[in-house]
Amino acid sequence: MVFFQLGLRRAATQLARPSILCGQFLRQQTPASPASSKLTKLARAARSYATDKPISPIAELSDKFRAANASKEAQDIAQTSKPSKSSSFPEASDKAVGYWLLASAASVFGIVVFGGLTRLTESGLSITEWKPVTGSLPPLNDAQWESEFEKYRASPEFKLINPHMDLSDFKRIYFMEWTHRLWGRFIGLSFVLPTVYFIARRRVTPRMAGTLVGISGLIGFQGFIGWWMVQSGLKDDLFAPGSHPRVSQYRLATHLAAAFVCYSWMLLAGLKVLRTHKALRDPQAAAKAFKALQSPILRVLRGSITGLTALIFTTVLSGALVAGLDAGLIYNDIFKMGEGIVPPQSELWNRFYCRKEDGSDLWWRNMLENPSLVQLDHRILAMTTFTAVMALFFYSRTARVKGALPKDVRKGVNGLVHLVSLQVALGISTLIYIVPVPLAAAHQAGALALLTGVLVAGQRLRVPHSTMALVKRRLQVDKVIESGINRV
Ligand code: HEM
Repeated sequence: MVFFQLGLRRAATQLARPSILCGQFLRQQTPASPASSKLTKLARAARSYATDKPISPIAELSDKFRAANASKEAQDIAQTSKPSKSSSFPEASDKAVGYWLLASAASVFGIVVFGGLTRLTESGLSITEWKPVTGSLPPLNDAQWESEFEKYRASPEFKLINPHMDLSDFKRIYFMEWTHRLWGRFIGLSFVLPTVYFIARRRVTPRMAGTLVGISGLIGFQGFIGWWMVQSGLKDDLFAPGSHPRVSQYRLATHLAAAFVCYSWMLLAGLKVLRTHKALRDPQAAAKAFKALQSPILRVLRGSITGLTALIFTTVLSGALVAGLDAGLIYNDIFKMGEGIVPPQSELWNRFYCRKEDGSDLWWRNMLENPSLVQLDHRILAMTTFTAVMALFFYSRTARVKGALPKDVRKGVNGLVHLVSLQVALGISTLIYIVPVPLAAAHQAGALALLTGVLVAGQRLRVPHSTMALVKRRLQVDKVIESGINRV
């Protein structure tokens, strides 16, 4: 009895909230008391509650107790145990938050592909102003259309590339860019408003609240980067003879990189929430799975996947430079670039791209601004990515690693092999068919799919500390409740 009481007192101070209630309530009852059947009911309710819902606010738990016809004392305890407002964040974010984050990531995936289409159809410079609020509406009458067209007619792109464009063609490219911007606004609102709601209603952990605020900030910043990019395609110096009016490849790459980061952040945060819920549904299985993941045999694989993620991201950035410089329109053979496997040295390291007299910026200017070398870089990075994925696959099949590898990680690595093969095939097709819109858009979507694959595989190999701590606590709670029931 003494041991039982001591155990419960400790549990009451250390364990999760359900056990605080249950432990205190059990302590106030004697096993032989007439309330014992209620007690059993109550304990079962608490345990099933702890299994169905991860860790919940005390107020909700008290409802459950009431529903289970708990005694007046239990309700009193529940009332007095209500956490203070500042500490009322739950220990696991609501499942709905996880689904909403994944839906937001899907929306970002969509806008990235649509943004690629906007660029490929040369529609991105059709709206020459940035009006974050009033720009939500397209021109509504002939006079407004004429005014918008007038502004476009003053732009370098119209003067140098599209001087024969009429109003109906203009409307087509205008609607592409307008839809892209409207979709951006939608992503912003459909993220920021639920963020405010979820934080105000304490449906997320404090850490997740920080993540949501961070992503909201990044979405706003992305709008700004988008406009900064468009501005670079409207500059007056692009009127110069021989210049090609298009946005800066650096700004295009920044815009694409920010979108990829935003997507990755949403995806990982959403997966984490759902994974925590899954683990808490069956804490024993989760504890076993987490232990398997801590095997030292998996350390190299984990590090390799992190490295591979960085490599894929770098390949993506180099692809954005290819797109930004229209470098896919030259050297359209797959095994050769001109006469040889690579173009001549004099073409790759050309002083034409230097801005310094002494040529000290020769190498990096050519790497980032010379279309021939930029395409060669992308080819090299793409083949390195492909080789790295294949190497990872074969490494994961070695007898030592295979035995320690959880099934879902194995599937993740298999998936990566398919995704990278598809992406290379799409890249080659885009190149040899000289960048047709559908193939180039599919190649961009493929890059995001490949990034998704590596992020998911990496996530399956890691165990978030917070989830592990919750699982441990849940197991302790179950133990205490179990022993309480056994005592009764
Ligand atoms: C293995 C991984 C690869 C990744 C992750 C990747 C990624 C990308 C990305 C993100 C873009 C920019 C798309 C845009 O902004 O519209 C791009 C463009 C491009 N990539 Fe790749 N790529 C890969 C492989 C290849 C291969 C093997 C080739 C051909 C040899 C290739 C050829 C191209 C071309 C020609 C473009 C320019 C398309 C355009 O102008 O829209 N890529 N790549």
